[in-house]
Amino acid sequence: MIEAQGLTKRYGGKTAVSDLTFDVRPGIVTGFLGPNGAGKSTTMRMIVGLDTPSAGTVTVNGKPYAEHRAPLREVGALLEARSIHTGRSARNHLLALAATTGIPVRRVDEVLELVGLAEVAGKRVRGFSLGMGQRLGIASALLGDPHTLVLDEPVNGLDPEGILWIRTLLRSLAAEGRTVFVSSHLMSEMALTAEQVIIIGKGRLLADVDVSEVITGSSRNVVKVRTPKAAELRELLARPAVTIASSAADRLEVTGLSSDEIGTAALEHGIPVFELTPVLASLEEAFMELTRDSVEFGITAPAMESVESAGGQR
Ligand SMILES: Nc1ncnc2c1ncn2[C@@H]1O[C@H](COP(=O)(O)OP(=O)(O)OP(=O)(O)O)[C@@H](O)[C@H]1O
Repeated sequence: MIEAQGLTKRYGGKTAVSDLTFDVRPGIVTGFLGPNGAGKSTTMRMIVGLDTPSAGTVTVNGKPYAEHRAPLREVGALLEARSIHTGRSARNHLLALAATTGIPVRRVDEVLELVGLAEVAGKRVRGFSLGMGQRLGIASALLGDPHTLVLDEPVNGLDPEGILWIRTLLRSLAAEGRTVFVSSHLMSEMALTAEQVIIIGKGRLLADVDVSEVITGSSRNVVKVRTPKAAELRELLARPAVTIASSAADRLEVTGLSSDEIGTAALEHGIPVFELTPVLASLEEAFMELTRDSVEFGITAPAMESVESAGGQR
């Protein structure tokens, strides 16, 4: 469990992180979203004691990181791993790290296998691609078999296969009961990986929500229906909270009713249905709606768009 209370970081006159309060729970993947410069890395550095808060606190399993007796075994972190430039081999890099923390050699080989670097373990890290470097960074984070993982943009530089691999890895680590906190500037990626997302913008908390609840609760969810009696079904389903559009004579797009409700109503009136497809809103659509309607979060759709438009390459 990671607990931030009023966490604030100022650099001179600039406030990079402003009064953040959130919990990151064990057993699930929690995404940390925000555009470039939102304060994600600064927050993560404070979690692992690399930066000191100007105000507020952040603890891992009840204590500040530095107060843990064996921090590497408590928290594994990947922060700007791209900066590993060394003449050492991947295995030697991990062996050196393991030696300083009393981690057995066997664990080094285990993590090399786990991240898919076993075959290149003897190669110099200097020649590694960005993706291989990321894998090595993740291996370092996992070395102490920590209960808590803090990973800053781990999919950066990975190809589609690597992205799928990390998504599966993070979910399985969380399923083992670990706390997994992972930052990204890509909302679409977090929709597939995280169960909870904490969104920040300009250092401030914008939202802290359950991904599936946000999506299933969205009124942008549509059920696509194909029926030869579209006009009849349309009349049957019409009511104030239901919106029905039609893109062809035999098609309806229904908002405000579930596929179960539509299917049952059609059956009761002997209307044949050839297709009934619920189409869930994307996470960004659901968030746009959530934030537009919510004064509490205090942001508007353009602010959320900037979260997504900051996507693509860094
Ligand atoms: N050491 C520092 N000195 C001064 N300003 C800093 C320092 N570190 C970060 N900042 C500023 O704090 C703000 C937040 O930066 P941070 O790197 O935490 O954002 P981020 O959300 O992680 O973005 P990115 O995805 O680009 O890394 C930025 O405006 C950045 O310029």
